[in-house]
Amino acid sequence: MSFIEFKNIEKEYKTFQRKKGIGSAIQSLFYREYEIKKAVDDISFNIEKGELVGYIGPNGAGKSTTIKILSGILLPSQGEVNVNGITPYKNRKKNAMQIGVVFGQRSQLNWDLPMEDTFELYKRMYKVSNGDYKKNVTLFVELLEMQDFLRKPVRQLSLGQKMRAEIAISLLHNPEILYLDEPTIGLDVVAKKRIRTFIKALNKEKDTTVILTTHDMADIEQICNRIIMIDEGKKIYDDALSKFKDSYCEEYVISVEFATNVEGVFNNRFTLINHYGNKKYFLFNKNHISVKEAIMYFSQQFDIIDISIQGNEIEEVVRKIYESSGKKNVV
Ligand SMILES: Nc1ncnc2c1ncn2[C@@H]1O[C@H](COP(=O)(O)OP(=O)(O)OP(=O)(O)O)[C@@H](O)[C@H]1O
Repeated sequence: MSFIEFKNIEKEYKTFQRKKGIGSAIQSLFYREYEIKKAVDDISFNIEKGELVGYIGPNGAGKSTTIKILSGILLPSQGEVNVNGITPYKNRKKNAMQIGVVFGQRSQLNWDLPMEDTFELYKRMYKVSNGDYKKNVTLFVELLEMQDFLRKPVRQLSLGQKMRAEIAISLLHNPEILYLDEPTIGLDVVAKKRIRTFIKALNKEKDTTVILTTHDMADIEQICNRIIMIDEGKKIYDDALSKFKDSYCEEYVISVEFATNVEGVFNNRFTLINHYGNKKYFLFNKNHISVKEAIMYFSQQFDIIDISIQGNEIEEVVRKIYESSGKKNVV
């Protein structure tokens, strides 16, 4: 049995359709028309303890609905869900003790209280032992660099400080699973990096299983080791991030700054795609030529000043997969 099992899950929302006009309003008292929206459509996956999973998809794909089913907030219309031996919607309290949830756009903090007091409040709510409490607060304050704002009311914190506070509080009771919904949204580069580094460190230190939904592909690249992609409620990709990169990120760009203006014929395994002055950009396929070979070729054949290599942006690849998912040739 896997740590998390999500088996043939479907979730339908029934929404009341009200037409315009007073006549329709009166009619709706006796007869109502409903529209059924299938937000999750037969999705299955297993997740093992300690995995770092990126759960991605365009707006409205069904990500939040999945997280809500996993966290016990929503009941699936069909299928079976099991999280560490618990059916979340049947055992909400027990499930709440084993999960931490952070929704980037919704806060679980009291805006008038400083974090110092909020920690105390959550300690009581989750019945955290004195030992765990001290250990965790010390660890999170240090890793998330919270010393400077522990005594300020939450309302006075910056967006990045608030997010660090949200993450710390969601982890106070030592949950085995952390659900993160857009944890870096709206943050600057430094704040994003701090959070990504923390999540990796947490996973290493406590083997916390992380399921992360985000629109920021750098989050996925820097945190996750597996990627599950969904679209219109259906799973369209599920594999290790390294495999994903191997399969889809085959092309590299090598930029070479030559000491002089080099013209003419280059090895035909490199395609010249752009040039500015003495700097030229070539595309090559890593299945045909290794990165080492590419660097050797240019550095040995030419007088060069600088050389660098960039992989295909994962964001670009993801976009291509979604574009082609309509043609069902992705998985
Ligand atoms: N309570 C609800 N009632 C009716 N429809 C809903 C409800 N919640 C979500 N939906 C619909 O279900 C679909 C999936 O929504 P969901 O919020 O799970 O998507 P998402 O992938 O999290 O999107 P986003 O990235 O925009 O947050 C959408 O079409 C949405 O409009």
